[in-house]
Amino acid sequence: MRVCFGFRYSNFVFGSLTATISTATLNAMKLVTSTEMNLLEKRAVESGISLADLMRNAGQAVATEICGLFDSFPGKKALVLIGPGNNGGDGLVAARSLKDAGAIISVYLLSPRDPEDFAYKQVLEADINPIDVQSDAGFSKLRKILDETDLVLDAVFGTGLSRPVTGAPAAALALVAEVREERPEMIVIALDLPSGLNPDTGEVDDSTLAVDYTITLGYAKRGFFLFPGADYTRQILVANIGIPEGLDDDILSEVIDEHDVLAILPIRPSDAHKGSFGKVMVVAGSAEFIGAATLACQSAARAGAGLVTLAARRSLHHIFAAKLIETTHLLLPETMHNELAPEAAEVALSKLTKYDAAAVGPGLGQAPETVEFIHRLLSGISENTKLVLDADALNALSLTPDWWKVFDRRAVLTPHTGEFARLSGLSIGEILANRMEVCRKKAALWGKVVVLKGAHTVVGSPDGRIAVSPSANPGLASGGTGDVLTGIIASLLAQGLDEFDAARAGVYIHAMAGEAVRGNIGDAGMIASDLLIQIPRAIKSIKEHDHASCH
Ligand SMILES: NC(=O)C1=CN([C@@H]2O[C@H](COP(=O)(O)OP(=O)(O)OC[C@H]3O[C@@H](n4cnc5c(N)ncnc54)[C@H](O)[C@@H]3O)[C@@H](O)[C@H]2O)C(O)CC1
Ligand SMILES: [K+]
Repeated sequence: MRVCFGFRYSNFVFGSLTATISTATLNAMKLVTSTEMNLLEKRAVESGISLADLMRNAGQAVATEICGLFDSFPGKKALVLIGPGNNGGDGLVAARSLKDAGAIISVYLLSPRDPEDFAYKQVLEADINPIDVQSDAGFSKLRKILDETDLVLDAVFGTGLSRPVTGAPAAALALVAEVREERPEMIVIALDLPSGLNPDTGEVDDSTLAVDYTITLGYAKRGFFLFPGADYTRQILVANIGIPEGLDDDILSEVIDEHDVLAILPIRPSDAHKGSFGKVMVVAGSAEFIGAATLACQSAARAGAGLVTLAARRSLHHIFAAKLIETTHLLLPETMHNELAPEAAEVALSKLTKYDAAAVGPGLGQAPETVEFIHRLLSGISENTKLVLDADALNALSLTPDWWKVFDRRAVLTPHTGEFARLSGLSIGEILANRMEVCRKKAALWGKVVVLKGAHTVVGSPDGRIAVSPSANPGLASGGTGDVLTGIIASLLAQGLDEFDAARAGVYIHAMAGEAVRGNIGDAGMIASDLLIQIPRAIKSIKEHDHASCH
């Protein structure tokens, strides 16, 4: 069975509008490193499956996925590039299976292989004569095949790459890239991963091909969601290679998918009243940042909260009241200089006991009085009120050394890379070099759910889990989209979700809303308020998800 996970109102699933991830196993949304993949392989072998069986399954599954890409496969011309290791072995099995399915196959050996190897023998038994770049006519034959082939399967290197790609493999991959420019109709498919892509870091070799499809084995690899690798995998298919269920229980990384989100979304009874869906207080806004507060309030309401209250400076009330008609308002006292008065914290705290969740930070500004207000608010807030902190609340926290020891309660933090750098003391470069691992470690150290925003947002939990957004949407890189995310997460917290569930469901819904806008208007010119009406639509779409509609 092939199950598709995706957003219904565009063909987006993972990565971009044209990217899709499909999976043949229901546990395949886990994300692995190469070490974890090797461990799973070892466990599978210990449970009684031989390596040869896994390779056989892998090659056959890849061939099945490839056949499924074409309306009619028999007669198609396929070129399989074979490297020195097990990735090449999988490629040999796939070549044989593709031939059995009616393809006209060329197999190109870029490194010597053992002719006694079972996979090699399978190929010979099917009367396929591998062309050996070392002893045959080198690249002139390859060029000729490339001029005619319908598809190229890259089985040169997989998870075992250990150094830069040079020599014949590099030259062959470069030739494929060159011919593809001339023949865009030629489909390029990566077996397990595009050769040269680092499955752990997303780094790529100069020779790595940006393929049309990546048919990956057993599990998606972390590097598919880290840049630059994320730009090379395109449509990702996860092939079932027969790793028994239950061996991956300790794999703690996942791609957020619709099934998870559906399972955690709050149920909405028909006899509900506004108290049923929770109350959110948004503590936000300043004269400079009016929009941040309004976006957070509106998105909290659009994500289903029963009541949203904006706590903001008294002198801004007339503006907020005009912009937010469904929201109620708590007017906070100001200093003589029109800054938020620190004692406004006590005003907010006295009302907060009636709220299920609070979102603190969007657009508050960083005046010293505001920083003191934030510190007083955060130190007085009850554990019964769930909390999401964004923007200036994070900036205020960062001013206290070892802030997590002082602010030691549960909360969701939603930093972008710059805010994360301030909170952690790491450089932007250190964060970008390994966003998933950095997020996991800091979530554990800080004891918070951390949403590290960016292309493929990462959500880290203090217990070591990480959940990665399937979406990388440049349209969302504009002012105010983060305030919308904060409002959604606060809303889900108020509706009863725990911090990790609210954060990963919020990130997914926000991503869907962004993809819907991108589907309508493209990825330039999207503004944060475009997302608002798409939030309930995204939730509706998740609830209506019907697997049968995918394939
Ligand atoms: N993990 C599983 O459950 C399964 C994985 N399969 C496939 O196995 C590959 C990984 O295989 P491995 O042999 O470890 O690695 P590679 O095929 O990537 O190649 C390693 C091979 O190449 C040499 N090498 C490394 N870097 C270079 C380089 N830059 N230039 C030249 N040579 C290089 C290295 O010394 C080795 O000899 C995985 O991706 C899956 O496709 C399965 O078969 C099924 C189970
Ligand atoms: K490969």
